[in-house]
Amino acid sequence: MFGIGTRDVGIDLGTANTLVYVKGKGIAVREPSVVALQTDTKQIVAVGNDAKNMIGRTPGNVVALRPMKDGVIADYETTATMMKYYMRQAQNKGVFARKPYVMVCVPSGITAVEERAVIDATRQAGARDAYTIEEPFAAAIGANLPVWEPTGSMVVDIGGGTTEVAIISLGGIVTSQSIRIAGDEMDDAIITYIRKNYNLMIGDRTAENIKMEIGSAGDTEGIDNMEIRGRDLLTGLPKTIEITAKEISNALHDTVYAIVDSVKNTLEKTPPELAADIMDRGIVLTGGGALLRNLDKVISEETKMPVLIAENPLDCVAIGTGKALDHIHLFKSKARDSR
Ligand SMILES: Nc1ncnc2c1ncn2[C@@H]1O[C@H](COP(=O)(O)OP(=O)(O)OP(=O)(O)O)[C@@H](O)[C@H]1O
Repeated sequence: MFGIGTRDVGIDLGTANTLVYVKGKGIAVREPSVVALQTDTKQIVAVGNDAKNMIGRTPGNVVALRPMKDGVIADYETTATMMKYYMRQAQNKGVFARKPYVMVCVPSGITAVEERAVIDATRQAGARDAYTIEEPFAAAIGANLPVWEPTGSMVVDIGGGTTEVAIISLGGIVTSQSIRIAGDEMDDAIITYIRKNYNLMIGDRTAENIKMEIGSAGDTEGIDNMEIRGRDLLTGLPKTIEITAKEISNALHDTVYAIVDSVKNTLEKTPPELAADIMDRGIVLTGGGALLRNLDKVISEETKMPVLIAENPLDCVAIGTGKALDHIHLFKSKARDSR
């Protein structure tokens, strides 16, 4: 209807990862949202995985940074450059014949100014035109929930910067909550715990590895201890310590319960008919944070509702953003209204 071909793209512009979904092809790019720049000239040194490997390891004249924070653009120019790079990468795979229409996901709690910045950065990155879709709505489409039907679906998308909780019915978000607490906050909690209890300074990458390897939202039975390396704050020298999964689970407690509270608060605001639908179908978890061990069990115990982890939780938002291109007229009118 609006000249949409098979080459339009959906972008999951995430705090931790950026994914580009090419219509008719699927996910063409899946890279960390990290850019390494020369500090003086601002010239790009590396993008994505290569840049992520540089975090905490750059010389003085290079900085590896994450241009997105808490789900929104923290560094406009770098975000636009990163998007351009990834859109070109998708292009190199032989997919665009003309400038694409681009659908980008945004957190549901975003301000109008923050949303404008995403649209402008996407246009600057080479989009013919840009539209936004709320992240939990995209996650629900990507998780194959019946979002267009008159039945309640509940999705909890736990990313790097934000956790988005939403109840969806008839193509709209009935009620939602977006908190700026998610995977990054878990990493920070691990860093703080190890610094306070062992006087050991560890980097973001190490904290994330600990979370993925031995992190758990609850029960830690059967999870091995882990040796970690950092810098002793007293001697200034490198040091190795061994930590238990129980310690990490304790360190993650507050973050996990902030997410649980957000799920409970949203459920409390859910109309009873929709709550009954969700009781039948279950709460669906998406985003990388959904992979934290036992998080599904803890949410289920606390809410007394069935909880399921979506298939490929890290891809749901990108897939949903791409699939939403089929309904671009709905987003187009919304974009026009907001101008
Ligand atoms: N196995 C795992 N266990 C725990 N956390 C994980 C695991 N795998 C990935 N994560 C976490 O998931 C987060 C990234 O998820 P995702 O890619 O969905 O976020 P994003 O879309 O970039 O962020 P946002 O939606 O907040 O903008 C990171 O914090 C990462 O550490």
